Amino acid sequence: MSAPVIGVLALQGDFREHLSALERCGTRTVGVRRPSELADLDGLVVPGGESTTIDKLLRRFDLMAPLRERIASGLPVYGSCAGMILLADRILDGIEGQQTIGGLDVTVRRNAFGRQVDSFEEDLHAPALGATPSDPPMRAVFIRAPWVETAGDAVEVLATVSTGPAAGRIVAVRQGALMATAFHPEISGDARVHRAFVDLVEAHR
Ligand SMILES: NC(=O)CC[C@H](N)C(=O)O
Repeated sequence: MSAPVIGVLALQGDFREHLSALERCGTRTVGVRRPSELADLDGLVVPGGESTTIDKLLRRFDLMAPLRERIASGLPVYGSCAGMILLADRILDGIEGQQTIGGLDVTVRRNAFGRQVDSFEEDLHAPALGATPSDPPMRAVFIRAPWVETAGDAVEVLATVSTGPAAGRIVAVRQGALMATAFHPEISGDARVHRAFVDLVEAHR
């Protein structure tokens, strides 16, 4: 079978880094800005950036409704940081009127780690993301990151914060064909999260 085609929502945020990370995994990639560009995708990445801005642009470019339809019919989607917020069914600390694409049965808190810590790094063990205790831990970069405050029964927790005041907080999840991380693997250069997503895409083709 030919390599899967994975789109990256390219309205705002660090979509270029995701395109490069996916190309390094051997997939074909497309920057998605129009509804017609959703048609031939085997998977989609919603990048980090600003969830409030991406929400507005999704609605302005008539992408919100078609995206919800594709997700409902099983399109694999990976959301990182703002992308995690956009995949959540419910958000806390959103702005007035903020909408999400939804699909993941989670409540996500925006900017959850507090104002003092805009950005930090942490080593995670996440066997489902290819970081087992015998592998090198996964270096996770958090930038004004959300966390998953509560998750429904169908949601599999892939990683939690292990130390500090946020210890135990959920920062990576999967439910069916949807997966999300509060951190940015496209920045740390660790290919394991993108590989796990490509595997998920392959499993749904
Ligand atoms: N790095 C990020 O994607 C930050 C997310 C941002 N705080 C938001 O609410 O969208």
